[in-house]
Amino acid sequence: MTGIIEIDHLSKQYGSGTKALSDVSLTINEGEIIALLGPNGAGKTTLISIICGLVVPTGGTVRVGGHDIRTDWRAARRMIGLVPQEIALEPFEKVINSVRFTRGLYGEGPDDAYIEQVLRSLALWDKRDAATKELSGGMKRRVLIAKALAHRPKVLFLDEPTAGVDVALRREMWQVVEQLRRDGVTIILTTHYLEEAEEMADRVGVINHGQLLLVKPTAELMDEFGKKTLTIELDEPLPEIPAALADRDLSLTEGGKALRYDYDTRAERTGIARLLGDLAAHGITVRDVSTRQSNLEEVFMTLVTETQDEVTA
Ligand SMILES: Nc1ncnc2c1ncn2[C@@H]1O[C@H](COP(=O)(O)OP(=O)(O)OP(=O)(O)O)[C@@H](O)[C@H]1O
Repeated sequence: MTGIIEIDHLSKQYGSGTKALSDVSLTINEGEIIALLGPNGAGKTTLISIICGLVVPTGGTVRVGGHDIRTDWRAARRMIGLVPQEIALEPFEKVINSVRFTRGLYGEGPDDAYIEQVLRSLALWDKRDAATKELSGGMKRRVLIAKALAHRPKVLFLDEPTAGVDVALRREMWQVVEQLRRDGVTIILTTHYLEEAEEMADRVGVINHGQLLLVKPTAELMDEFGKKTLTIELDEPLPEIPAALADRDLSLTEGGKALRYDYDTRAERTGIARLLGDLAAHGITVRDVSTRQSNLEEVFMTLVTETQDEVTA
């Protein structure tokens, strides 16, 4: 199956000598949402910038909708919308004019019916005559999306759409992305938040040091790595785990003062209730409990270690 984006053996070495991408190959299917995860400097922005024609690769090819981004760049660019990380809007410009203007930049004729549709779908129609400086942070981000959609692209890049925004705004952005998915737009987003990838993406690609370490359906990645840890602080330290609880995935920590229980958040039964009941039945009294979910950093470290193991095996 051919994808809407086909990245083939892509490499980029900047003039400074930095190797930002090494031999990256990836096919992105029409209508899917793919999240690119990776720490700072991993190469995510470089990858997006190459596909969008802003950075020239040193090796490999990219095709968007079958159009080579270098030899057929005009057609390739037309299929793409980019929502940058930084909010850069002309403060006194009216929302609707700012979107019309971007459409014009792509050489597209006026189409106010389509622009109305975009503004309505992003809940910006009521604000169409407001100056962008009067808008909230969330609305400004939505204006950036409206501008990126102004020329009816089939593919939308969202570069860290929720970096530095509060939880409410993050949820609002997720809803906007969900709406775009329903409209059939293919979305590539970069993020540092595993939760964001889990919420929105069909597939996740992990990048580190310019290499695409893996690409997996999100559900699979979460099954493998989305573990949660329950720490049970005990009233009295335990010398060892009681034999009756030996079959549980338990370990003693903090010199016996706490029990650690790793469980899968997706499992139908986490076993927590049964575990707490069994502890009580064995006369083990609990002082406090706390939970912690593995974050991207830990998932990422697991992946990096595994990949290195595979290379050296
Ligand atoms: N214009 C440039 N000139 C030289 N080196 C660059 C340039 N742009 C990026 N780099 C380097 O390339 C590497 C990859 O950077 P890139 O911005 O693609 O990473 P990123 O994954 O997007 O990071 P972040 O999460 O911080 O946005 C880094 O080492 C960076 O310093």
